[in-house]
Amino acid sequence: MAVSSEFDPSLALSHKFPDTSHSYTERDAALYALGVGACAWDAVDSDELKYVYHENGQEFIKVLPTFAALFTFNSMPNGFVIPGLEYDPRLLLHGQQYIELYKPLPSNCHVNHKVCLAGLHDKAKAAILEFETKSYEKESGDLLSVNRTTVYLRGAGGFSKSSKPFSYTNYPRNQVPTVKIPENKPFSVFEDRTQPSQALVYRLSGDYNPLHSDPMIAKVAGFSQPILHGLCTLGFAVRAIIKCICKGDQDKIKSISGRFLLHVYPGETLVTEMWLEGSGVIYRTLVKERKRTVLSGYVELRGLTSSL
Ligand SMILES: CCCCCCC[C@@H](O)CC(=O)SCCNC(=O)CCNC(=O)[C@H](O)C(C)(C)COP(=O)(O)OP(=O)(O)OC[C@H]1O[C@@H](n2cnc3c(N)ncnc32)[C@H](O)[C@@H]1OP(=O)(O)O
Repeated sequence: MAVSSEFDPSLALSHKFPDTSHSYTERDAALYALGVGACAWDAVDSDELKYVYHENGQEFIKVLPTFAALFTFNSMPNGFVIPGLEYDPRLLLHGQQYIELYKPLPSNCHVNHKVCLAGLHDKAKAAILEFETKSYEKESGDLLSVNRTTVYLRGAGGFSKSSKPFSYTNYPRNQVPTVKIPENKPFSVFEDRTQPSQALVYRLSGDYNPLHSDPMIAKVAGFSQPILHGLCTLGFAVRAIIKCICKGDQDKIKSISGRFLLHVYPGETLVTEMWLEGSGVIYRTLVKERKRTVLSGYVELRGLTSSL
């Protein structure tokens, strides 16, 4: 049954989200790492064992930087429910993600979050929501990460009479600029196969959207079968960058941006191509079987030159 959308932009943009907090443990970080494909193929001597196991007497496991993207979910325990925005949640797609990392993520942490709806845009055939989540380590008060999450609501546009976007004027737009893919050969290419069960494992990290698990919902949303979470694909891409460019040092990642260009089906092979650019890496991820680009973006690194 179709669900109609109804928007009151002023009401939505003036909504104040309550501050929230949550705790995570090593178990959450390890489950997340498995959800984005760590240790899938060469677990025994993999440099990724540190994400799931305390190896070599190391006291704590290491946490993948993309784990911070989950803080958007953790900061909104009621989901994307906002006064003034009624839409069909089955048609929601993740459009973009931008993550800034201020310090390595602890393996256990109590995190305080501040979240706001930072932007609302009318694209006629769709509405775009932009959320900003700032997350702080409770113990030290230190800022851990800033996430900017773009949600693409198909069929929910046309709520505005003006072409001017409804958004806060102080919101830094274009945090996720569409990257220009260089024409020369990539510096590095990494291929990784997702498992048919990938989305079912990934969802246990907190995104229980049935688009990724329920065949009927997937059909209503226009897909032949449940699709992979966008953030799972992003996790695979950033793991590729950590392996190929950062020599396995996840703490070199300073910021991550990505635009989801096309859906991925669990079980498909992801090929991530990387080009060095400025202080970071331009990347794009393709599905090998369909030869289609599904994600592209830029990852800013700490100390790129010294690592190569
Ligand atoms: C942690 C918090 C998580 C947040 C919630 C996420 C919950 C998850 O469970 C949901 C998911 O993971 S869904 C899976 C991942 N996402 C996808 O698979 C989407 C892939 N992308 C698409 O299908 C198309 O790009 C599509 C459909 C998105 C757009 O394609 P078109 O309709 O053809 O758009 P187009 O005509 O090219 O452009 C229209 C205007 O929209 C802008 N735009 C396009 N793609 C965008 C994208 N990916 N993100 C943001 N904006 C986007 C265009 O710029 C254009 O605007 P303008 O006219 O102003 O240029």
